[in-house]
Amino acid sequence: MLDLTSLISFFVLGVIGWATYKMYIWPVYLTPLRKIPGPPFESLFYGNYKKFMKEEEPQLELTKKYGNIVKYYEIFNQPALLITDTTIVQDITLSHSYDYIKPVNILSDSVAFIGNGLALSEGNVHKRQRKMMNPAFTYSNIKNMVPTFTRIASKLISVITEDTINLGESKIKIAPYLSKATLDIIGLVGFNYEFNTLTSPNELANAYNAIVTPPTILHFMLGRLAYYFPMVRSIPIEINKNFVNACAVIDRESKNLVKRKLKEADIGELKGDDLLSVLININKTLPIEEKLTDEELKNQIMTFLLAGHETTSTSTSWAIYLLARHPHMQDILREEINKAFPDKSNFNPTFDEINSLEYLNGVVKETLRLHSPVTMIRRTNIKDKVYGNYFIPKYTPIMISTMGLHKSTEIWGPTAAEFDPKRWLDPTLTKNISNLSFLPFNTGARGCIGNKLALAEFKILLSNLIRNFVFRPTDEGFQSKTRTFVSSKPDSHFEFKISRVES
Ligand code: HEM
Repeated sequence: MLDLTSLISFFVLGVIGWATYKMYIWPVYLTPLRKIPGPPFESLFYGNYKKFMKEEEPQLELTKKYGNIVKYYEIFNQPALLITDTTIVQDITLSHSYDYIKPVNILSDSVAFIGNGLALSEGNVHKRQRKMMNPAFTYSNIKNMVPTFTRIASKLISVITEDTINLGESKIKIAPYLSKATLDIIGLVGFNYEFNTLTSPNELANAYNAIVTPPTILHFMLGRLAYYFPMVRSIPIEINKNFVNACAVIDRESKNLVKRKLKEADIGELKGDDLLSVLININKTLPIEEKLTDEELKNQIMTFLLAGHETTSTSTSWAIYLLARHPHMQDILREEINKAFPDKSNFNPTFDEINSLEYLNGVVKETLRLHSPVTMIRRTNIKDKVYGNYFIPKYTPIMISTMGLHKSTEIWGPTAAEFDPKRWLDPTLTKNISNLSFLPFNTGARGCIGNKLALAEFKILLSNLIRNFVFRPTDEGFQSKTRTFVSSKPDSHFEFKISRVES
């Protein structure tokens, strides 16, 4: 009979053997992906992940060095693919999008608070949710939201004026203001909820912010471990306490919102045209097997918040940054806006009016090209695949590099790295561009359902800011560091010189 010490020794040896095989022998010597070019792993625990988290534009660097299909190593040294080959992008996004799923082990923290909402559901559940939610995002619904965008944009202008111009301040950190404005907007158009964060603190907004603060490696490791071992979240450390508290607040508040709306619907008083009200009204008309459950409705609230808030504020911050660095282009944009809306005090564009501004459209697209808030699209193939000469076994982590595609000189020419809104007005330059090479919103069945909403909101916030203020760099050489991990954000402490447009 084996004694306890021998049993423990066998167990420990077994675990070490298993870990050596999974984290070293298989990824380096056995995986079929070993034939694909790419960087060597840097650590058995975090593979090449540190590179993605710490360096600027690592995707672009890897793509330039190794080509359109790159093998790199994920956390725990798992081999993975970085893709900028448009034929493969087509397979993932358009031709066989349901052969791929989102890697929930990687997105584990999001799963904890948005659950099985539209962004994270898969297969038939996703198809059902998407089909019933599409009508909430039609042009006619988005058009109705434009006055809300304009109202919050005007409030933003007043708050900035009070905090800076009226106090004689000549500098502003714009990102926190935009983050509040877009949270207020998504609260109103998403579920008719007044966050009012531009003017006061709010518990749900604080909880949301606690969860989305820029993650560190420790946040990621904990998130990953918690997916496999949920008890990890019970370890009494600050990160866990904040996360658990924030999830509880979000869960409680989202449930209350749905309950209130369902009650209004029951007594026939649900008349709002916010997304949640529209969904509840559509839901009422559906056969039982197609209906969203109350839990699914609740999950959509957090999905809208998570997917639709920071993305839009980040884009607008980047646009201000780019325009501050290119004063001449800022002036051209202001001229276009002034011409269309000569009366600054009556800035009330309609959806069609704002979309008719060509230079604004170029600025918005160019910002999304150079600084896409979603820098990568993550998937796992649930079927074996063959990409060119390479066999890709199922369950390989795959990352479409939005940044790699958006800055490729093969697609965008020698000026790929430059900010040039006019390129969008030049058919000789745009003829090479397709929805597979420009995909800030992804495309196909899993493309952004809120893209029309986001573009209208982005344009109204930006044009209102440019109509009212001039932004310039605080010093001429100023350049923001671009962190392109998961989402790309300008440094939040980033300052601009600000002055008022007088007429
Ligand atoms: C500039 C702003 C935005 C950008 C750049 C953006 C980008 C994206 C991208 C790239 C995806 C696909 C992610 C993937 O395939 O893994 C996505 C999905 C999604 N977005 Fe957006 N988004 C923006 C704004 C919004 C807004 C305002 C909303 C809603 C109110 C929204 C709701 C969603 C939802 C629900 C999904 C999941 C769709 C599905 O899987 O069927 N987004 N977004």
